[in-house]
Amino acid sequence: MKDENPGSPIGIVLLNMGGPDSLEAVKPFLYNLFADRDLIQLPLGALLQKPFARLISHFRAKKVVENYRAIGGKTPLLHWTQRQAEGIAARLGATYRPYVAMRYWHPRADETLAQMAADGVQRAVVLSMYPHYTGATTGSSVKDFQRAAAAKHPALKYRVIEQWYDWPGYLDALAQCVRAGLEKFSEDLRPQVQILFSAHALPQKFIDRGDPYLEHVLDTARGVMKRIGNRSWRMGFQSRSGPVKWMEPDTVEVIDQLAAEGRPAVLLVPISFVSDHIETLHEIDIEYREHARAQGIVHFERSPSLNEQPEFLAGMADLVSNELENWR
Ligand SMILES: C=CC1=C(C)c2cc3[nH]c(cc4nc(cc5[nH]c(cc1n2)c(C)c5CCC(=O)O)C(CCC(=O)O)=C4C)c(C)c3C=C
Ligand SMILES: [Fe+2]
Ligand SMILES: [Fe+2]
Repeated sequence: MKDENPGSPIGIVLLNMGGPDSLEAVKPFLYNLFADRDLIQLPLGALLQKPFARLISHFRAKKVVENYRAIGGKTPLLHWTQRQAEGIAARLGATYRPYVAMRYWHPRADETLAQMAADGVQRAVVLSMYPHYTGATTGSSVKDFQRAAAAKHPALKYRVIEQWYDWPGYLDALAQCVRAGLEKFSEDLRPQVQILFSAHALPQKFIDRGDPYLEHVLDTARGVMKRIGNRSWRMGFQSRSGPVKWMEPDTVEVIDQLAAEGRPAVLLVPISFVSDHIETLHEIDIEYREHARAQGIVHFERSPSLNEQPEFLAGMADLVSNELENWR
């Protein structure tokens, strides 16, 4: 990148979904999420999206608040995303400043961009923390960032990294998580452990319209398994949340199939999340674990999330360096 302002800090901005930082925040967070037509198009068109979002968030909050209570009253997503931003910026050098912009809860892109302007940041690399591209996540977050940049910091020059599902540093780091997961099983059981990758589901219409999410997710799984070696694996899609046709198979159905096949041990590997949040800590660790045990899978474990794993942060710093090289 041409250094027009030597000495001015360069921003490293991580984009993610965000989540409630208190139980009171659950409902307004859900409202922001359901009001986003890039993520979900509620019936009867754009005009009624917000009234519907208010209604759905009201009812969904009653149930979901208990899930957040069970994991400590808030999501750890912001903590981990901040640690990731700091870890990546620190590996790049003193000129780089870490920032986080969340799509549906604080710090929102507007706040982050106002802060970057106040800090004198003139240039930035913006990194979506979703490795696999869909308009529902990265597409929506990037649009939101662009809108906020135009409003709060129009002079900012930035480049966006939208997908990195096959980045070697990511695959190496994820393979290390799988190895750590396998070590949770006793040595005699380990050869029989069935690996089950679980990605977040999308409504099938996103795939039908051409989003590459499914290809990306499958490429990631293949890249990880190349590193792990000869072992059978399956793929499921978790966290369906509305009455539309979702990607298949549902992770729960795959767990049921594995139980029916008499598999005694399953390692679930969350593949589309790069840190712990409600869907690893509650959905997998509590709901799926209970379900698997009830189906007869006595040994059910989850591989650790990437969080601030040093190999992952080094791999992400390389990804950003690569982008900076291309910019130059
Ligand atoms: C790859 C990651 C994610 C995809 C793809 C995704 C799609 C998607 N999500 C919903 C609805 C909800 N998502 C919720 C929370 C949430 N989702 C992700 C990631 C992906 N979502 C994250 C990181 C979070 C935040 C979790 C936290 O710890 O707070 C929620 C709120 C929680 C709940 O009510 O269960 C909803 C609702 C849809 C409809 C969708 C695809 C279009
Ligand atoms: Fe989601
Ligand atoms: Fe979800």
